[in-house]
Amino acid sequence: MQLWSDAPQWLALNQGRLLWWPDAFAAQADIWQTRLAAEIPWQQHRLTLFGREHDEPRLSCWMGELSYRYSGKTRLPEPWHPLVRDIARRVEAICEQSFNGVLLNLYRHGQDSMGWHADNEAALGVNPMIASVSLGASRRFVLRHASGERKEIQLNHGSLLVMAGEMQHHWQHALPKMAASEGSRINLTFRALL
Ligand SMILES: O=C(O)CCC(=O)C(=O)O
Ligand SMILES: [Fe+2]
Repeated sequence: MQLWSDAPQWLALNQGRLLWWPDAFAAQADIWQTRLAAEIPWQQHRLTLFGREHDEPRLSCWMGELSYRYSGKTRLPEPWHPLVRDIARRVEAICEQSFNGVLLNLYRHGQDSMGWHADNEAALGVNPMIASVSLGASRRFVLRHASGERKEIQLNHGSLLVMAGEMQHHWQHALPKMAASEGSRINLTFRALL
C-alpha cells in the first residue's frame, strides 16, 4: 500500500483505521531531524528475550508528563523538549486529539528495528490514537491482522501516520531490519496516557 498525496486521508482497515499523510511535515523535516538527533537525550535500553538481556536494536527516549510502563519496565519521562512540544502541537491540530507523552526512537542504520507488537498497554485506554512522525531514512512499516491479512506502508521523511480505532486489538505492527547501509531515522510516536 503506497499512496502519495498532499492532504491527509483516512484509510479504512478491517477493524481499525489509519490516517496517512506522506508530506505532512516535508518543509520542516530536515531541520527537525538534525536538531532532534543532536538534542534529544537518547538512551540505550535493554530487553529480556528468552531469559537473556540484550540491547534494544535502537536508541529511544520517553518524554512527557507521566511514567510509562511497557515491556515489563517503567520509564520515567524526560521533560518536554521545546521542539518536541512544538511538533506535538502541530500533530494535535491535525488529529484533533491531545497527547501527553511521546516515545522517540532513533534507528541508527538499517539493522536497527522494532519487532512485532501492538501498542495496547492498559494506560493507553481502550482504543488509543497513536500518531507517528518519521524523519530521515525511509523505512518499511508492516502491519498484520489476526486473520493473516497484511499491509505495508513506506514511512518517508516528513510523513505522518496515525493509528486509530480498534486496531491495537486486532493488528500488530513492526519495523523490519534492512541493509545496514540504510541511513538513520527518527520516529516520534505521540500517545495519550490515562
Ligand atoms: O518506528 C516506527 O515507525 C514504529 C515505532 C513503534 O511502533 C512504537 O514506538 O511503538
Ligand atoms: Fe508501536
